[in-house]
Amino acid sequence: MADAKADIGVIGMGTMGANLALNIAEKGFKVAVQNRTAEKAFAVKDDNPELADNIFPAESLEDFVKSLKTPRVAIFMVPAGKPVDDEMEKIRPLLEEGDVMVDAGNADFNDTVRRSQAVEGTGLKFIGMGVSGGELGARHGPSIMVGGAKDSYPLIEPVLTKIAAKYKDEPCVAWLGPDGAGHFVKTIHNGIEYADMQMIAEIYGIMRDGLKLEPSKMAEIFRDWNTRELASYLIEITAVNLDEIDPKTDKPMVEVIVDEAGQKGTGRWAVIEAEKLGVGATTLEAAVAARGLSSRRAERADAAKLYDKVEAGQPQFFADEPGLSELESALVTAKIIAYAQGYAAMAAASDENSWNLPLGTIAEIWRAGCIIRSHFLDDIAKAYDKGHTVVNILQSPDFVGRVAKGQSALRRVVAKASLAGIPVPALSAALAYFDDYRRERGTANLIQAQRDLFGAHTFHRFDTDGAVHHKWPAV
Ligand SMILES: NC(=O)C1=CN([C@@H]2O[C@H](COP(=O)(O)OP(=O)(O)OC[C@H]3O[C@@H](n4cnc5c(N)ncnc54)[C@H](OP(=O)(O)O)[C@@H]3O)[C@@H](O)[C@H]2O)C=CC1
Ligand SMILES: O=C(CO)[C@H](O)[C@H](O)COP(=O)(O)O
Repeated sequence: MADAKADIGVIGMGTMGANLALNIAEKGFKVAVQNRTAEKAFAVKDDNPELADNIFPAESLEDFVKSLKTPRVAIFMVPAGKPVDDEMEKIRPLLEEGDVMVDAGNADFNDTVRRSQAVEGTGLKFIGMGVSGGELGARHGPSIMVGGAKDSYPLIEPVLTKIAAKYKDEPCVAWLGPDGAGHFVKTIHNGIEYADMQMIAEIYGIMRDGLKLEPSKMAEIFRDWNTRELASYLIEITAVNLDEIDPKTDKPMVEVIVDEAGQKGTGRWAVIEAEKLGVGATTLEAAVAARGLSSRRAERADAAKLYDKVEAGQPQFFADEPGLSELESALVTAKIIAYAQGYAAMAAASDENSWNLPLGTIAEIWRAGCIIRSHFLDDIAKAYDKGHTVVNILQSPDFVGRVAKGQSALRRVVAKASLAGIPVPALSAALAYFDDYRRERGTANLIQAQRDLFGAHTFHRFDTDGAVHHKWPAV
């Protein structure tokens, strides 16, 4: 059918774009595909003959636009930043009133706000949409967080509903708010993903350096944990990672992998935005910082030599007790605290930007498809579903009991790891946040006194209204 038109188009045939296009084609939609290196677009069709009738590769952007039904929907799946601006710039003159540009890559939500504003009044529409689930998610069902032009959402909703992951038949996709709302939520998703991964890595560190367990034994433990409260994709893949044997050396794969974590920016964006909003997402921050420090491997090796005589305590501290259920309980508790921080950042951003983010719906669409998918997210969804305002997950009746019960395990694990010199930055950040959050009388009174002494910044008294300045002794 030479003159059939595509229902939707995808630009960028990398890992995510190609798989998203195949997912769309498989669900019965006709999809136009285009790529900077044009052969890749044609390869997507050639390599998937069973879906070839639904895939329309284009040599150029002009051909791509011509092959789309009107109003046209063009999805960008290219790296964040300049590539998105460049692609938008190139396609804009080819589009007409009512056509929609969709950035489905990861994006700094400030860029998404700017791009939304740039199309205002032009007749074109812009949607910023976070897609999570990696390669397999894109191919078989991702979680999709949509933001931007609400009036254009109905144009893509039928496709998104079909291609999204399903949680008990419910599609994991929703329009979450205007302009940058979708990309902000995806950014916080990734920040939580960083914290989740860091905490799992810290528990792995305790198992490896404290309990001296073999990776295959650790895999067994993670598989067991995956049957209870911690059941999640990240715990599941951790067991797979730990069980894998390197064909070249016959050693466990994790032992031949260099201990330097990569990062593409989304975790850092989450932390920056949380700080801007005055919401300390300390577990996310610890995770980003730990990735940064991991990449300074030579410097760490030098420091290890400098401090090799330092008494770090007794690693066997862990060895004389199984402690596994304590580790499990500590991880569950820290995880709840990390999610509470991510949710607090979303709540603050929602107020700040008047987005009215549906926090319960966000938990619902994270239950399947995305990297942080877990049963636990269903608990969060239920906490929001009860109609009452959730000030903070740590104050939700559904979680208070769990945190109160698990905090002593977290406390003991952090204390033991610290005494043994095993770093647990995210777990200890979770514990410190919890202790600070639940303390009625804090210590900021002293900070206020210091600020007033050196800068006449004023402070509030319990017994007087309004800000006052005290005449401190001269120092
Ligand atoms: N990989 C993942 O697990 C996930 C990635 N994402 C996000 O999806 C987006 C795409 O990621 P991914 O598919 O992994 O990336 P890839 O590196 O696999 O693919 C990138 C694609 O973008 C194209 N591209 C790169 N630079 C430019 C440019 N300057 N102008 C036009 N096209 C360009 C490439 O074309 P060419 O073939 O010519 O090089 C390629 O098709 C990113 O925003 C990423 O953060 C989101 C969720 C998960
Ligand atoms: O968005 C994702 C998952 O949700 C991508 O896989 C992203 O690349 C992960 O971040 P990083 O590369 O920084 O670990």
